[in-house]
Amino acid sequence: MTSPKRNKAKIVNGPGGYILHDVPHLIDYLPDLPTYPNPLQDNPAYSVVKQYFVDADDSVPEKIVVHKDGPRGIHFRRAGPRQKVYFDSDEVHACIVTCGGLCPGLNTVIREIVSSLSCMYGVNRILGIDGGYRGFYAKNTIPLDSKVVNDIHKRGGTILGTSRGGHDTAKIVDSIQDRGINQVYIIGGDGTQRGASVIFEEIRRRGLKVAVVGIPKTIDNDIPVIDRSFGFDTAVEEAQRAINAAHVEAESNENGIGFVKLMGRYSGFIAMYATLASRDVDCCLIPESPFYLEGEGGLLEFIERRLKENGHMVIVLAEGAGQDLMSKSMESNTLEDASGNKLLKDVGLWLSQSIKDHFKKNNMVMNLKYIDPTYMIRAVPSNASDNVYCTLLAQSAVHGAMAGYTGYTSGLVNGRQTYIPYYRITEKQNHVVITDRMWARLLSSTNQPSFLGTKDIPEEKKELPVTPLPDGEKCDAVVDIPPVTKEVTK
Ligand SMILES: Nc1ncnc2c1ncn2[C@@H]1O[C@H](COP(=O)(O)OP(=O)(O)O)[C@@H](O)[C@H]1O
Ligand SMILES: O=P(O)(O)OC[C@H]1O[C@](O)(COP(=O)(O)O)[C@@H](O)[C@@H]1O
Ligand SMILES: [Mg+2]
Repeated sequence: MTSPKRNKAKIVNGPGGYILHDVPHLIDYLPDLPTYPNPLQDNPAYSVVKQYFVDADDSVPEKIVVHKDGPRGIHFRRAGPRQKVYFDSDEVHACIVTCGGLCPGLNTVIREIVSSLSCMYGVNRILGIDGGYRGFYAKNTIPLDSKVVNDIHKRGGTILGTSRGGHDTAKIVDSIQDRGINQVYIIGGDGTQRGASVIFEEIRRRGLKVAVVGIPKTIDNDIPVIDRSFGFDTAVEEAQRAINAAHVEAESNENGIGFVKLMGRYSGFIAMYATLASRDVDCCLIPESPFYLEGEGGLLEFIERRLKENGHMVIVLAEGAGQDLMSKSMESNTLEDASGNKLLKDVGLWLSQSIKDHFKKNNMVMNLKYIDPTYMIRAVPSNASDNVYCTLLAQSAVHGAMAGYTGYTSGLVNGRQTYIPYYRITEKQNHVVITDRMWARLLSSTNQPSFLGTKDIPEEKKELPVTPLPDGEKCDAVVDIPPVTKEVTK
């Protein structure tokens, strides 16, 4: 199985340093396809909207903050309905699959793909694939229509089921071909989008008129390029409940520590935003920010100090934080899940035990309450803002497929819906950059030590000018963190 490569990338250069990272189109390899007028032009809701159709030359800049004399930079194709479509409504046979871990909003995305296809484009053949990629080559499929999906956005999880592993490109494309499917909507994280990319390549190799569309899903917000992933907002909101409980417990006990573990395998965004939102957190530990326990400037010294000052404290820990510390004290762990993701050791239990041991050894009173709400957080339905976001993502995905685009992920870039080529989504992960302003804001809100000596800051980062980091800039990691998902072998 190969990783998506940039070698077939469609890159268009324009004046003033303009670059378009374009997405493939069916006519790239099927040049004689017929076109049809977009049925939306006769839809009373849309026909009155001035300029409802997106201009073919519209694009969205990747970086919104630019320097006066800088080049125009990289852009993505703007999402939305096109005047011409490459599928007749009766011809469309779509399928939807959800893969990888759960995330709030999956059902909303499914609902809105079905609604967009049926209500906007008059499509009535839509199949749900049962239980992730391996469902393509299983017998069961789930027929979907507006009625079936009507209420599903009020439920957590995915009505289609999901799984890890089981990606067999040839078998999946055989199944797509055998069933006569010509639009494939694939909802999932970085692994899933890698899988979508190889499915697209195989479909192109076989010369099939099949649009392959990704919708990025990651509760950890670790997919690059996009502003944030759907469900992330809900996860941060839900995490507040655990942090509140931790705070109540901590305040009510002598030298109370409320300790909350949150998701975040390699990226600590949930922990960082939950901490910033709560303001009750005294210390936030994330995978990107190394820390140590013992000695001057260490975590244990900080805990003692904060307890002395306030009598209680709240610690938020992302599950991927401190893995290096644990491996020093436990035998190494090389286990992987079915998708090839490394299985982490439970740092929450280990760290809370280490804190307890430290206080016991020093005969100090301390009451630690450990809360692990991780699966509760991702099981909830999406909140209002994520519901709207999921709706726009799904609509954009459908408009793109109907317009003949393929091999892309639908994503929000600087507040606008775009079509992003797979290689941009899968080539790296989005991480919290600990030398960036957002982490500085967190440090100043918790007043925790950075645990970072100057020796920990990479040389190239030290040399960067201080000013040009724009507020809220997406974190294209400057601190290189080794790739974390492996090629999947069957
Ligand atoms: N490099 C890859 N090539 C093809 N399929 C992959 C690849 N990595 C992961 N997958 C498939 O994508 C699906 C989901 O991947 P996983 O890593 O579990 O979740 P996520 O998509 O959330 O990252 C699984 O079915 C897995 O087999
Ligand atoms: O236990 P599971 O189902 O494998 O999933 C747990 C993992 O999935 C994650 O949520 C990441 O998945 P996504 O970012 O793709 O949503 C991790 O934070 C977590 O460790
Ligand atoms: Mg993943």
